[in-house]
Parts: sequence; structure tokens; C-alpha cells
Amino acid sequence: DLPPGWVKRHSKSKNRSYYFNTENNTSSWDRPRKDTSGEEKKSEQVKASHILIKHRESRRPSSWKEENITRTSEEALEKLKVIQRQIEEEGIESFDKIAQEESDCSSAKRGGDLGYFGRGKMQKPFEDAAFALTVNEMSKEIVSTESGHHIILRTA
Ligand SMILES: N=C(N)NCCC[C@H](NC(=O)[C@@H]1CCC/C1=C\[C@H](COP(=O)(O)O)NC(=O)[C@@H](N)Cc1ccccc1)C(N)=O
Repeated sequence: DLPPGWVKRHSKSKNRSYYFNTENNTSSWDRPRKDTSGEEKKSEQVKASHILIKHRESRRPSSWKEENITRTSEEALEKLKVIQRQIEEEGIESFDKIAQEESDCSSAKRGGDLGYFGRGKMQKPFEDAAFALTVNEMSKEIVSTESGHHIILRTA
């Protein structure tokens, strides 16, 4: 199939087909390639780890660490800022160990590793933040979702 606006036509004088773009009235002997850059980007996957600190308004205020999580959203944010500073001081290699101790997500056991995921899997704020990171970059901003507050490390 052709990219939008393009149609296939036949040139009588040359007795061969050509392609005509009805939007800008250009023509081409060669078949136009569908612009797949958008598609490629969308189907792209990232690998990331995260540290999640939940609070009383989290969609599921419970975790392997705490049966019933009662801290406020603000307290959770403060706690995560301290953790973020600790990682910035100790270096990115400390992320795994700190995630194991502190994260309220079941991925804590794996150093916060969520594995590979494409778009459409994670809650939007989390997805947007993860896809905006370069590999081995940790999110500077704290990301908030219905689950709680996260810091994200993109690992691939
Ligand atoms: N294996 C998946 N792909 N699971 C579906 C992802 C669901 C997705 N989750 C999120 O967006 C947030 C951000 C990252 C983690 C997460 C939330 C929660 C914790 O929050 P809670 O749900 O108690 O509110 N952890 C998870 O989901 C874990 N299974 C992630 C995981 C754990 C171990 C190994 C791999 C993945 C969503 N659309 O809700």
C-alpha cells in the first residue's frame, strides 16, 4: 500500500506506470516508501528498572514490604528524593541494591528490573518518562502514577 495521498498512474507516452501525489501534485517513477520512522519508533522497546514508593492514595497501598501502606503522597515523595540523592552520591551501580531494599514493587527482588516493554504497556507518565531516557540514564524528575512515585533507570 502507498503512503497517504499517493496514487499509481499509467504514462501512455512511456507506456509504464508512475506514482502521483495528489496532495502536492508531484510525480515519481519509483514507488514511494511508506514513512515507517513513526512505526519503527512506536514498535521500539526499552528495558528499565524502577524504584516505586507507594503511599495511602496508591491504587494498591500494599507491597511485599508493608501490608498496609499509610504514608502520605508527600512523605513518599520526600522518601524517594532522599533515595534519589543517595543513588546520585553512590553512583548508578547502587540502583539495583537500593531497589531491592526500598522499592514497593514486586520487581524489587530483581533490583527493580521490569524487563523490556513497548509503548502501551505501562501507565502513560511512566512510559513517557522511560522512553525519554537514554540508555543508562536515570530519571531526574520523580514520576508519579496511580501506583505511587517512581524513579526510573533505563538499562537498554
Ligand atoms: N509485567 C508487566 N508488564 N506487568 C504489567 C504492567 C502493568 C503496568 N504497571 C505500571 O505501569 C507501573 C509502572 C511500572 C510498574 C508498575 C506498577 C506495578 C506496581 O504497582 P501496583 O500495580 O501495585 O500499583 N508493578 C507491576 O506492574 C509489576 N507487575 C511490574 C513487574 C514486576 C516484576 C517483573 C516484571 C514487571 C500498568 N499498566 O499498570
